[in-house]
Amino acid sequence: MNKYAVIVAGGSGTRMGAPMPKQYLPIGGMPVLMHTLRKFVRAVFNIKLILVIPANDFELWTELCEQHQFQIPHQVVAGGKSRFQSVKNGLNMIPDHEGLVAIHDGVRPFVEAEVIQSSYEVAAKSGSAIAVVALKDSIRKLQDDGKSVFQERQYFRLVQTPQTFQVSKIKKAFEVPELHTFTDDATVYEHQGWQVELIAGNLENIKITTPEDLEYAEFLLRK
Ligand SMILES: Nc1ccn([C@@H]2O[C@H](COP(=O)(O)OP(=O)(O)OP(=O)(O)O)[C@@H](O)[C@H]2O)c(=O)n1
Ligand SMILES: C[C@](O)(CO)[C@H](O)COP(=O)(O)O
Repeated sequence: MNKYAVIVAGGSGTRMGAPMPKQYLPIGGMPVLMHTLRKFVRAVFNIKLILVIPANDFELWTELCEQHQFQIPHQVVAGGKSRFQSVKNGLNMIPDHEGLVAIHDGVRPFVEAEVIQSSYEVAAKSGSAIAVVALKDSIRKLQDDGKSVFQERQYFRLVQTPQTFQVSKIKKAFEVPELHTFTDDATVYEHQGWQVELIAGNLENIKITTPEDLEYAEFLLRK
């Protein structure tokens, strides 16, 4: 069964506020995105990688690949205005309706090989596999009246990527018009009335979003 990964890096990284989108910033001397692609190619034999980046960045990416002698084979496709559109563009590059596809944020370079592998195994059986982690802190819900209420944290999970699916099902799910409630691929999938399957993610699989995350990423890499 073919295994694909759509690595989405079509964003502009506004919250990072760096001179270039965060996916190209170096950690340990190499762009974040290259660490992420390397994780997938090392975790899964014969994986087919589809990289989604902004259309204007094709030249930059080619230059970075030359500069870092990055030779992992991958197909590059232009992103869209939203993450939903970028994922959809990536999925459109998959030539068949067979197989499995992991959708992963390019800015999550610390995903563990075991998480990637288990996501394909579970999605093969259940149709989907969504990486999540439990909360360590207490949690409260803010109300419109300005008050807050206690929530039982055992009922909550933080959602990460990879989010892995049977290709036929996720392609069908992405045929719908985009809704503001689609915060990730799991929400698009369950909009079809299908139940998502959760798997254990890894705590270090952070989404590099703000400058402090870059410092933490350097620390994780040195560890
Ligand atoms: N139009 C978009 C927007 C986001 N993404 C990707 O989705 C992932 C998660 O998004 P986020 O962390 O929000 O990235 P940005 O949109 O770049 O960041 P910001 O919201 O700070 O601008 C990132 O890998 C990002 O590149 C994408 O492929 N296409
Ligand atoms: C897909 C995601 O990383 C799961 O946690 C998250 O929903 C992306 O959110 P963002 O607002 O696009 O950063």
